[in-house]
Amino acid sequence: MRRVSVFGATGSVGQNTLDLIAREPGAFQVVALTGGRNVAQLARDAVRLKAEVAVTAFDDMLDPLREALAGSGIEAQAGAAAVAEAAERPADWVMSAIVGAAGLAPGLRALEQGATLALANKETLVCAGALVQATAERSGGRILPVDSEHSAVFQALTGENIEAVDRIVLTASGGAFRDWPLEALANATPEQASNHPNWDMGQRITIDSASMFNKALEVIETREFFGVDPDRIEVVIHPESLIHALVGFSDGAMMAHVGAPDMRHAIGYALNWPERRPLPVKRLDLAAVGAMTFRAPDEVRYPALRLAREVMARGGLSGAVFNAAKEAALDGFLDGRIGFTAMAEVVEEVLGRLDRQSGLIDAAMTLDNVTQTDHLARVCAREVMAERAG
Ligand SMILES: NC(=O)C1=CN([C@@H]2O[C@H](COP(=O)(O)OP(=O)(O)OC[C@H]3O[C@@H](n4cnc5c(N)ncnc54)[C@H](OP(=O)(O)O)[C@@H]3O)[C@@H](O)[C@H]2O)C=CC1
Ligand SMILES: CC(=O)[C@@H](O)[C@H](O)COP(=O)(O)O
Ligand SMILES: [Mn+2]
Repeated sequence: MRRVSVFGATGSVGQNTLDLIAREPGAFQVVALTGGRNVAQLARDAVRLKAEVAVTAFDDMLDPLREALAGSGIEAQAGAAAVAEAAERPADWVMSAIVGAAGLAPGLRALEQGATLALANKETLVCAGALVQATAERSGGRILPVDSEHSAVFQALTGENIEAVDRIVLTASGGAFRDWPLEALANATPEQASNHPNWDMGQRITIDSASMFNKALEVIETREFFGVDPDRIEVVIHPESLIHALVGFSDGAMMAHVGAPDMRHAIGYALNWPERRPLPVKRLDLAAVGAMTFRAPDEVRYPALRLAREVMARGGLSGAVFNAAKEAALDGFLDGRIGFTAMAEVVEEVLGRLDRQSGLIDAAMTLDNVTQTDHLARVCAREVMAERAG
């Protein structure tokens, strides 16, 4: 039986992962499941899948988790340190589906123990790509992409030589406001932004999709995962979200991954890799689909894409600043401190301010330095938002 753990088990990717695991009774021994505030769901899944331990990231949720697990014999733990320690429990395959930079430390611990890390948490590579890759190399751990675009690229590259890659094209739906007039964006609400045209995902990534910060993170994730030059990574708007990415080769050929917008494609591929096994996903009827369309992204509408290119050019710890500033700006948008278009303005301001702080961005990429940089970027973002509010 393969030993598996799921970090972020109560979320959108986590629940899709458990769905696939539960369909194969006897194939998996569930080691650790982690969640945040939804301890009722966490406990239900821990009991039905017979997990060894259930961990909530929040100390104040320990008692409710213990109560929900009473009599089950399943260990209950709480706190960020307990989440990271759960990643040290021997497991063959670990799903990284916590949202945000909080996913970095447990992912590193899982790699350190030599596990296969199925990586949905794109923030891990954006904040600390070189550190994560070095950890995997040192420990013999393996990283498999779960983000749909990166799974698509990985699949298109199977059996190919990376030297023959001319370009990688990531598709973007364009998000909730793709067809809105530009001048309406400033007054867009969190509720309107939380409405993805094609994918059913957690609220934060859904809003990032509307602002194109999701694709900006994914461009950096592509660079860190596949090691290609930034100028070989392109983004194209593809409103139907049926092609997830394309790889162009030196002979002009392009390989595309096509499938329904269902994360169980990418999760299942990582779960079954290197084999392919049947998955409970819809088969596309291309005649019914009829047409797939594409258009160039407008960098005025989506400044996040320009910022991602600046971050890749700057290097060092600027990815950690970018992500943390984005997370703080998103918090500000969600609780009404700033408007939708102000998120990119705040992130740009934070990048500029922290770049001028001597040595910060160029410090060695250790977990401590990334964590400290992340903290400073959030503090700076809150200052910028307070200044804007007057
Ligand atoms: N959803 C999708 O289809 C896709 C998601 N991704 C990436 O996967 C990751 C997860 O996304 P998604 O599933 O949508 O997110 P969700 O918001 O649906 O789920 C997030 C998970 O993380 C937990 N969590 C929240 N805060 C913390 C914290 N501080 N420490 C530890 N755990 C925490 C949540 O717990 P609780 O809910 O119990 O509070 C939940 O289990 C993100 O990095 C996202 O970018 C990538 C591609 C597609
Ligand atoms: C499913 C997935 O991988 C998401 O990252 C998705 O791609 C988001 O859609 P956008 O293309 O709108 O960012
Ligand atoms: Mn994606």
